[in-house]
Amino acid sequence: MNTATLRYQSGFANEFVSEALAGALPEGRNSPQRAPHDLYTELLSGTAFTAPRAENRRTWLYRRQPSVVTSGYQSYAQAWWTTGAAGGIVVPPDPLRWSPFEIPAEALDFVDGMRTVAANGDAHGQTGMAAHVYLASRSMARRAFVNADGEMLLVPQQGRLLLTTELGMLEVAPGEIAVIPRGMAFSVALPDGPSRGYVCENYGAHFRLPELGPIGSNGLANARDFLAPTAAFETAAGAYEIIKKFGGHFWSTTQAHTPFNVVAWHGNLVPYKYNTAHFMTIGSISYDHPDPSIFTVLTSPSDTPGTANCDFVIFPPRWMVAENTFRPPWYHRNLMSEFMGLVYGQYDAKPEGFKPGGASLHNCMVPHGPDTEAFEKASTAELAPHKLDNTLAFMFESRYMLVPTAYAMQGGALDGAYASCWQGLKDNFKGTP
Ligand SMILES: O=C(O)Cc1cc(O)ccc1O
Ligand SMILES: [Fe+2]
Repeated sequence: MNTATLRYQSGFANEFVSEALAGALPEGRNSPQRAPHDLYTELLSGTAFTAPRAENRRTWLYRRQPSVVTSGYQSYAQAWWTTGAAGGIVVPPDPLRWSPFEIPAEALDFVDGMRTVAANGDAHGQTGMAAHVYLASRSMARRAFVNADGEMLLVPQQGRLLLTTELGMLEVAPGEIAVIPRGMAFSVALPDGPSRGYVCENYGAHFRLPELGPIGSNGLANARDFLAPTAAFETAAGAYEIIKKFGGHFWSTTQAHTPFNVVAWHGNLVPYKYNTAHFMTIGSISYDHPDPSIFTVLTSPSDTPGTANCDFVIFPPRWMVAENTFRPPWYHRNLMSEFMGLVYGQYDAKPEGFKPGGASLHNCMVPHGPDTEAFEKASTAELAPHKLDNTLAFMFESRYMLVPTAYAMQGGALDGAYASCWQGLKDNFKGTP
């Protein structure tokens, strides 16, 4: 696999086709008596066989040895990566904010450097999600990770990620995101050294593009800007360690060969990446601040229409032009729980205290909104067209309350004075009773 020549296929959940060796894909059937080049045929199903066609995701793999050729699993220690609401400690009703999470001096890889900040739901029940940060400074070497508990949405904040997956390679830089399907082996290399980023581990229905309703047939994240890899396989001989997350527990095994041995594949269950710079942002061109659902990149629905298991929402650079309007977010309380991170720049509701690499959590019905400084500026500013530039914040928004972990509450990054950012909002009422 040569990173200088990475090639991608464009589209969202297409029936992609890719061969690293011409003629390796069977024609006219998925499972011939003997596959070309004597490869083994294997099906990876990301949805129930019987899921409706529009949601059904599966990929056919043609590989040198099938995934069953591995050995027994031993328990593996990764106590920082917890699962579901049960892995948290307590949900305080306060707004919570974290300073940038520090990358430890000890050289950890992507798996060992994962730290859960907050989670909800339950991997066994295939509901909910977790918000993690990875704090890593070592590439995974002959080591792959498989997550049976959910798909993983990666949001790099510092340093690129070079992802090797069963379907090929992806390079993902800050400003881009990637999604790895549940159950697919992958390995993470860090070409830029110490690296930090956010992860949404989605235990529920896989992410998809939101409906566009009256927006029409184009806009927000356009399908053609999603990139899937092309088939590639490793040729170096030697053992591989496989780390598996399975029902909230971590397991390790070794096998004599690489899991990245897929010579050809076809299907619509794929890892993919997306550059947020391609997002077609819609906003108010008259008055009032619209709901942030206009910034939804991907959504994982729950069983209740319109009430997501998890929405992935970005706040990209954009023009603010609304007239006679308080332009930043309003003060609000929300049924949905809002976990936010900042990739770079400043977020308009919190120009100072919310830093790149940090996070905030405004859980179900927790009041929040612009801090005192943002309020004062925005309520007196001249309302000329203004570009919010060089900024990328994002939100994992879930219908289920997010339970912070011991790492989040006691790990040193919690901003104990967060709520004081609103204490300057005095009673300015001028009326007389
Ligand atoms: O609270 C936040 O900062 C996120 C957010 C942004 C916005 O523009 C409107 C509502 C909302 O929850
Ligand atoms: Fe909010």
